[in-house]
Amino acid sequence: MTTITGKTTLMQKRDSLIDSDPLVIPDEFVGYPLRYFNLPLHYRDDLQSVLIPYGLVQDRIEALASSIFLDVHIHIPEQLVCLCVLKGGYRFFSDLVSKIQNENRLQNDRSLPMSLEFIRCKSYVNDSSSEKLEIIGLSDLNSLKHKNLIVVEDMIDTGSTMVALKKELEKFQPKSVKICTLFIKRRKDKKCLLKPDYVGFQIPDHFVVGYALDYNEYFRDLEHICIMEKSGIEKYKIKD
Ligand SMILES: O=P(O)(O)OC[C@H]1O[C@H](OP(=O)(O)OP(=O)(O)O)[C@H](O)[C@@H]1O
Ligand code: HPA
Repeated sequence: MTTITGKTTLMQKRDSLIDSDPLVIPDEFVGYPLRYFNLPLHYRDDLQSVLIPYGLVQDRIEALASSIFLDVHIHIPEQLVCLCVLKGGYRFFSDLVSKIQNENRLQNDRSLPMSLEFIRCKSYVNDSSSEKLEIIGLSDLNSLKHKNLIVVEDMIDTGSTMVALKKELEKFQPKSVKICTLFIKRRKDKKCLLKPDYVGFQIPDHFVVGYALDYNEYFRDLEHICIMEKSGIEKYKIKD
């Protein structure tokens, strides 16, 4: 990439160095011991380790924001609709949008106008997907017609939420749909059902919590991405 004068600017050089492939956390990595972190007392006994510290999550989101900014600015000159998938996606969405806003402030020669939409998807009970996916807020999305859409999700695990949501969103006839997820899980039992466009981290097959990811509505108020202790899974289990 060069300027009119033929020189590569530092900004352009930085853009070309960012890897848009996920940061892969290997299966052998079992996380950092809890004693190195300042964790809320109310969850300490329920967690096994810190898989991804908050700071690393933030740095990776910054890189994702740059990739999105660069791609979308080149391929899609008009407004981008960013759709937040609640509840788990709320922190990622908020941080990602504010980092794209930073790009808008920092770059002199380009910018990316955005509008923000919200939807709620719920299917998990305990640590498994129930067959019943609830989608709330679809009726407010008529404005998607002919728009470029980016769906912002915290986690793609089996992939069934995103496959079902994408099918519903396509009924609104958007011009394009891209999927951005902070985490994709490398499941041992089956392959993921879809390939997202932007991924922060590819993680091993553990149920993780923190940074708005929950276990039966607990642990959203935890900063780091943590692996749960078996006793924690038992303690907050919904029994029928
Ligand atoms: O790929 P899948 O196996 O479908 O799992 C991913 C979905 O599970 C979580 O949602 P959840 O149902 O827990 O609702 P929440 O976002 O309110 O926590 C997560 O936020 C994704 O939407
Ligand atoms: O590992 C997970 N953690 C929290 N929520 C989830 N929803 C699917 N997988 C997960």
